[in-house]
Amino acid sequence: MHIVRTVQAMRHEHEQWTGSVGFVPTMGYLHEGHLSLVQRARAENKHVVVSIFVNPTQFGQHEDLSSYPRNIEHDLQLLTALGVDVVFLPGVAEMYPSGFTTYVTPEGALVDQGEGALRPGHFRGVATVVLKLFLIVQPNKVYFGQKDAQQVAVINRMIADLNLPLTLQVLPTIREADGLAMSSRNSYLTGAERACASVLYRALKAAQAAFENQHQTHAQTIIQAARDVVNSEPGARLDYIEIRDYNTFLPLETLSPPALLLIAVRIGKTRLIDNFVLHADGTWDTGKPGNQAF
Ligand SMILES: Nc1ncnc2c1ncn2[C@@H]1O[C@H](COP(=O)(O)OP(=O)(O)OP(=O)(O)O)[C@@H](O)[C@H]1O
Ligand SMILES: CC(C)(CO)[C@@H](O)C(=O)[O-]
Ligand code: BAL
Repeated sequence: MHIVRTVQAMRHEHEQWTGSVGFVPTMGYLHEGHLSLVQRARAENKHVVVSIFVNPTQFGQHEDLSSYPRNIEHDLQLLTALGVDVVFLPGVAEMYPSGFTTYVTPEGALVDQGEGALRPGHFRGVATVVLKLFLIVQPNKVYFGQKDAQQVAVINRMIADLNLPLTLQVLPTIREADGLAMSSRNSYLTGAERACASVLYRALKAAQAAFENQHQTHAQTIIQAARDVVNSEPGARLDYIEIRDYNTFLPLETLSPPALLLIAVRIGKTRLIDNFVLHADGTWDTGKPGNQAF
């Protein structure tokens, strides 16, 4: 496995290759969610690149850029074991050299709501770094997790809008034994907070049950079922629970597929997000268990 730190060296790797290139962008501190993306990329491509870069431009001024968890040595061990060809590990100055001026700014309903509303500028930072990474790595297929549903929608749109010559694969959310979506930020949780953190999954389950078992379609009634679960956890503070159209991201008054149930909750100082997908054919994507079944 080659560890590459410059754009020029990454381009040089690419020049040696024939056959498809699969690419998994990450911010490191890898867990089974990331590894599921890498495994799929490995199965589907001749060459696999994983990037590890904690991108400063997607963090707000008062967010957790400086405390974001990092463990490069462990990440590299995991990626070696999975047969990754290249880890792209740039420094901040390599990605944003002095004088950097040009950003990709998604606009409209896709970014005005949800994470975009609560984290102003976040998707500008994500779109900018992701486009740069795509241009540096030149992949044929890119792999993202459904856990970050709005990110997936923004990148899907950017690929279409800018005619990027690559295919996006979105893979299910990998979950802990109690349903908590795996996330690097779970490492911030204290023992008591971790016990409470399954509340996101439990709330989504309650919303799904209101739709499936009680045949509720009124979005606010379904949302209330989820809200009740969050309100019953004294340690959890709700940022939002929303029901949105899967493609446009516009809020739905009546739940009908294809749709997303989206949730964001604060537990202590940690902010966690999660979602379920209701596909056009009426099936749900509620994620998958990691090594421990739940
Ligand atoms: N539980 C998960 N299942 C599947 N994919 C995931 C999961 N968690 C993250 N990913 C995906 O891995 C890629 C890299 O994400 P990132 O490095 O930000 O990890 P993260 O665990 O989501 O971190 P954070 O705590 O910042 O949300 C993204 O495409 C993301 O959607
Ligand atoms: C896509 C990404 C690597 C861009 O920094 C990040 O937002 C993430 O890890 O989901
Ligand atoms: N996984 C999304 C990256 C972020 O929260 O900044």
